[in-house]
Amino acid sequence: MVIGWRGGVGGGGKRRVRVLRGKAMAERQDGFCLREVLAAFRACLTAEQTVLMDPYLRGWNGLIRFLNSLGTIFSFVSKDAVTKIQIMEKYRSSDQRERYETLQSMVEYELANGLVGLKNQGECPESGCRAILRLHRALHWLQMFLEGLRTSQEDSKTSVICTNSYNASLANYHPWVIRKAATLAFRALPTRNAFLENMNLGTPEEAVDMLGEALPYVCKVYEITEELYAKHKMLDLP
Ligand SMILES: CCCCCCCC/C=C\CCCCCCCC(=O)N[C@@H](COP(=O)(O)O)[C@H](O)/C=C/CCCCCCCCCCCCC
Repeated sequence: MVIGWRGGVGGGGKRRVRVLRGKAMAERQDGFCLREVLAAFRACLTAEQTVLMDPYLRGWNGLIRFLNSLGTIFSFVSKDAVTKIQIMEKYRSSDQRERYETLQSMVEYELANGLVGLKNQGECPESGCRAILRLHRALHWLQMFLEGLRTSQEDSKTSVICTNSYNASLANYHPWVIRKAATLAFRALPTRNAFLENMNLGTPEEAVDMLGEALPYVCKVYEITEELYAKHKMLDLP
């Protein structure tokens, strides 16, 4: 799954990028480390090939912390993802928490009780299946983006890697206005090496090695979820 990133996002925004880079670096004092995020996705996987909800949400919360450190330009993205995460956290602290222990138990429970809103979002606006599907699609983008970063040349542009992975995944589900806002925001991303250093995994080379080890777990979580949703014909939930 190697994506191209030799395109080119228009110039400009250099000053903004420098500011963002400084800000992101400074904010790594917060103890963020991508290792913990990747470990959370690894911890999702059980021997029975189910996906545990709590580490899945922990992984997402870690990603949101990272995204927030890139600046307010990404607030509209993180707000939307946080809304979905909070729907799931609410279920995990409710009386029905056991039903939401794994993605599989959630799908079984919500389908059996008509809680999905298969035809109309308005029927079940807080459906767990729907919230997870949105995050699942974003995980596809993340997988491609991190793989793109990992396999790119030192002088590659993060914004281009990000745009290409977005266009090949999430963008297919977004209206024009969101696609436009997202691709404008990507222009503010720091350079590849600054981005890799910001993951707090050591040097860019060490970060690349770590990504190589850990990405298969993210991919596995993605594959199991994709199969589960395909089996129940839920990949296009409104
Ligand atoms: C340290 C690791 C390196 C990578 C760090 C990346 C951190 C990424 C964190 C979050 C990723 C984005 C999550 C986006 C979830 C979007 C869910 C979605 O598709 N929502 C749309 C549909 O929802 P409903 O209306 O059906 O409820 C919603 O319409 C869209 C909202 C706006 C967000 C769309 C922009 C997506 C851009 C994704 C790329 C993020 C760029 C990060 C740059 C590193």
